Amino acid sequence: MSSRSQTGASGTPLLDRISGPADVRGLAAHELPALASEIREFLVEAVSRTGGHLGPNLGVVELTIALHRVFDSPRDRLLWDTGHQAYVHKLLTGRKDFERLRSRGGLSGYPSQEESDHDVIENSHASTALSYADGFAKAHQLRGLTDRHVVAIIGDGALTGGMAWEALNNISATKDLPLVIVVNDNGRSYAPTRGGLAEHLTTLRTTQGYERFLEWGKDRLRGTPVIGGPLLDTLHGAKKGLKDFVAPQGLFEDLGLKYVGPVDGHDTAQVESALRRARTFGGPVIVHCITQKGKGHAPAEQHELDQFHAIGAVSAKKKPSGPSWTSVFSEEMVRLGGEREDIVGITAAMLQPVGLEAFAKAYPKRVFDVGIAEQHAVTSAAGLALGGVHPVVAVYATFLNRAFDQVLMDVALHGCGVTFALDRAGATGNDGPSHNGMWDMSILQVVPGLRVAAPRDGARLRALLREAVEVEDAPTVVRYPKGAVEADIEPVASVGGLDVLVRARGVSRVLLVSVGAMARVSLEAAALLAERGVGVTVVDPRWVKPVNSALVGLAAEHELVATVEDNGRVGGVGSAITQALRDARVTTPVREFALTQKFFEHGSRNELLDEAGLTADNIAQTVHESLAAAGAHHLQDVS
Ligand SMILES: Cc1ncc(C[n+]2csc(CCOP(=O)(O)OP(=O)(O)O)c2C)c(N)n1
Ligand SMILES: CC(=O)[C@@H](O)[C@H](O)COP(=O)(O)O
Ligand SMILES: [Mg+2]
Repeated sequence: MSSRSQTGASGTPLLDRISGPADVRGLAAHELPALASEIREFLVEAVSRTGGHLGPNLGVVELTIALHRVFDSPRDRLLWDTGHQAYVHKLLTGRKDFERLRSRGGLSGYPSQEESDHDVIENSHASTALSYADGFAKAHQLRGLTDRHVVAIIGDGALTGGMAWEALNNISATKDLPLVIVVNDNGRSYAPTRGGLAEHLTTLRTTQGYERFLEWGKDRLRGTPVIGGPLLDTLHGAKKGLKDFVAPQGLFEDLGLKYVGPVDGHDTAQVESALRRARTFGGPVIVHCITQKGKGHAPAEQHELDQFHAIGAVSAKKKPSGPSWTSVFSEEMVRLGGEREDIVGITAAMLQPVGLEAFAKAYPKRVFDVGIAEQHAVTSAAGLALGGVHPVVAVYATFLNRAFDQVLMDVALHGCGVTFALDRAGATGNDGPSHNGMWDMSILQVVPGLRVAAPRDGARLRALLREAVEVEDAPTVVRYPKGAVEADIEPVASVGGLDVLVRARGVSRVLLVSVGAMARVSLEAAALLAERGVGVTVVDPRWVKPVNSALVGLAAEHELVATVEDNGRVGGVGSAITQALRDARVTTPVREFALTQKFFEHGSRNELLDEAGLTADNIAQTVHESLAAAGAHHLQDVS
């Protein structure tokens, strides 16, 4: 009997009948509540086992059913912003095997063009859907495909991202752009969404009570044309007036966007009716749906922190959860905050995931949650630094990509003392290609003055964070991976600021430069080479940018340099060391071990490291072969 995470069990008779959107449209309206509860039951069982974004998907069950009943995907394009809430969309478009969700060979946790032509946006970086939709709608117009609809579904959190407003600025300027924007407003990212926009959505949301009042009026006055008509008009006028009153200026309507709502996002019929109205407008229109993250699953609904935004796999829960990199950062920040009142924290709507929650509890006035707005976070940090405080900007490594120019021009050009704590750096794995933190040590190489530290364990994370916040005339970066932190690896010596982790027994032929959390793998590789009689000295530079000049001297004394890093190969630390040796006319060959420069299919962190050859066996074998090849070459030279 297949597990419940594959429908077919008797528990999901309606869902079993659905192999695509046409089947969803074929259901009678009275069957839809039962379908919704089957979907919820399926998601709770499946995602609780595999891990994933349970809360966001429980919040869009009725919304997704309605979307697939009103629009004809894939002819009409449904564009999911961030895409973590597309599990229901997958279920309704014929993908029901959630057995290996987010695992290698299983369904991606985000839309995937390879999985289905119902899917478009694969990257899980927020606030992009409206821009895609703008482009799609313009293309349809240019190609005369005016009978095709483009529907963007964007959350209230993603709406706090600057790109969304760049898109709205353009969309609202094109009155005949055939585009439906569904705002999935559950009032939160992880935590409640902050900022003026969120307040505005709240005022719009409060008219929902009046929406119900209007509905009440309609129901009770139906069939009494005289009273019904003028009274309904009065009610409608009251509601309209009220919306103008409670939602002064009607932000969306002021932008020239038609607005439908707010509607109850858990009432399929109401959402369908709103979408059908919106579909006829022929121009850009907002459908504002009020939903609840975690809807229908009490533990999620009641989960104070994030309503089960992202939950771990049940298997992960069984393992004793030792300290994580994030928890080490969190504790050290609280200590630092007590020692220095100039230190402040900045998060982009991820206070708890990046480990600033404890700091916020201790120093509530010294943490700023800017919403999903990394570009603003970075330049605001520059302002804070210029204003005399020391900001620590805590983001996932992959999301800093979005704020590269702000790091370069707003922070580094002005020599601002801003520290960036990059969590989830390196291969994350299960969260898909756009969540790997594999670009930071490449793109940051080109930022003049910026310094990068890569701690190998908790002790080094604490020490390097302290060193970083001492720097007041340049940006500093401390980057570390997801998950459990390595046990401390103490150096056996220090040479010119380099930690020597192991010295070669006898002649040291290879200098192995270990970067950050790759220390364990590097030491294992050195041990394997020692068994083959090859002497290896392993050093950890701690600060990997700028390249430590002591490395150049050491390299000159070795036959081969190997660099091992959890970052993309192009432009990483290995490249920088290779360039430094060339600049110093040191001819020792360098073998760079790093993540292949590609978009990795989702899988576990270890699967990605293995796929990239970042394993002790492969490093040892490749180094041994390189030595042999160099030796043979050397022999050729002298013969
Ligand atoms: C650029 C970027 N920053 C941060 C994140 C992390 N993140 C993923 S989902 C999410 C919250 C999204 O909130 P919302 O758009 O309201 O969707 P909901 O989860 O509420 O359905 C965040 C901050 C991201 N995916 N992209
Ligand atoms: C969708 C998104 O970007 C976040 O929810 C992310 O998936 C969280 O990643 P972690 O689970 O590693 O915190
Ligand atoms: Mg939300």
